[in-house]
Amino acid sequence: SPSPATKQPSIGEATNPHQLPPAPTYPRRLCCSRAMQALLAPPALRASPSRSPAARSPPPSRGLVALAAAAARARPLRCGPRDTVEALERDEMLNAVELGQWESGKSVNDIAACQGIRIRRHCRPAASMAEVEAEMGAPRNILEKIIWDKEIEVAQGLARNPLEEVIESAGKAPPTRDFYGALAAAHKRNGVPALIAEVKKASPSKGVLRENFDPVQIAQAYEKHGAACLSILTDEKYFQGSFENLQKVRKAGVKCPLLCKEFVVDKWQIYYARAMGADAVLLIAAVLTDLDIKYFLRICKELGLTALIEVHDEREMERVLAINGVQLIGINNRSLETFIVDTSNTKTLLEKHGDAIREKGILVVGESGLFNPDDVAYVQNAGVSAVLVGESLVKQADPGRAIAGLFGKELVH
Ligand SMILES: O=P(O)(O)OC[C@@H](O)[C@@H](O)c1c[nH]c2ccccc12
Repeated sequence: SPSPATKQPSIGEATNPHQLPPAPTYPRRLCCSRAMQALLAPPALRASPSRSPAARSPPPSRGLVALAAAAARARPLRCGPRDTVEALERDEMLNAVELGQWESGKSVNDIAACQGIRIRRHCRPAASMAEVEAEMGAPRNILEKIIWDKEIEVAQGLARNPLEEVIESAGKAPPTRDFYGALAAAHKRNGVPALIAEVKKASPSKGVLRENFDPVQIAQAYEKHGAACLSILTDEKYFQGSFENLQKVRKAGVKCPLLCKEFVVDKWQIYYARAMGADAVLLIAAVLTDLDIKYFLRICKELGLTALIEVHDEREMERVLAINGVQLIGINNRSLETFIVDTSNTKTLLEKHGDAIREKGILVVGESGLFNPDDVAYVQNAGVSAVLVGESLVKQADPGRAIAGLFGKELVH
């Protein structure tokens, strides 16, 4: 069979990625489709809540409007968990929902704001940052800045590697490895949270963490010393990572499943990650609307990728728990908006939502700011089954041996 095998039975049957919808049907890439382009008013207009209908961009055709209205009636915008996947089976429904939201006068940023998302999108991938800032003002925080750059970067990536080609190479990539299964098994085997060890050269909060940085050597050392999975940062501008690093680690024969640690704002990045050898991708709830998360989850499922959905606060946790098909939630102890690290964040969120999470069979990853066995024990007691650690490992002379120091014992495969 030409369809790529998947080792993730819990995600369901894999389908052939070639059957995926063609590019223009994607709702977020409003910028890509003609009909959607028409919906995109300049941000200045979209940002204004009290604009007159005439101030909006030209309306879509009557047929589309009727479709949108019908769809909006048929399915409320806030889909319940049960009907979400079903709704996502039909792409035209996604477009219709988005159109329905437009019909009620909402822009992409309005929709995000309704969900408590503070990060704005500029939706002007062809613009320069100076032009973006002239219209939207300066980014409000580092995460918003990263996302604004990412929107432009993705457009450049799309121009270099068109979506159809990337989908094709994702379809030809060797089968995914079971990221979720590897974490669950390692947790059981070692009696401590499974380790996702991060290949991280630098960060915007800490600067360069390691001067002599050899991603393959570090990845191999992590694997040798019992890491269950690896996380490879691919953002270049702020983390000095790259998709090339991901590909190199995969090609070097590392067996651990690999997480592509990227700021995903567009489905192109997900296909690209798979084409470069990823087994899992990160989706950040502080950046993505519910609809984005659902749609990206569906793409992940079709590619056999595991999605690690990252939350930082109560609201994000609630949003993510209302979405069907979530397997892995990461609780980030670091705010990507302020850089403040607080490990009690994991405890607080799990005290409130631990039962619901366990009921759904979701596995929780404690992320960031973990340095010693006490930190690991603290998040383990809070209820995590895995931890994601970068700085405290990469900063040490031998990042592989540092693992035993972090857990207070050797980990085994
Ligand atoms: O280096 P630390 O504090 O161990 O953190 C690792 C990881 O959690 C962190 O890099 C991270 C968590 N979520 C992210 C999202 C984007 C970039 C980076 C991250």
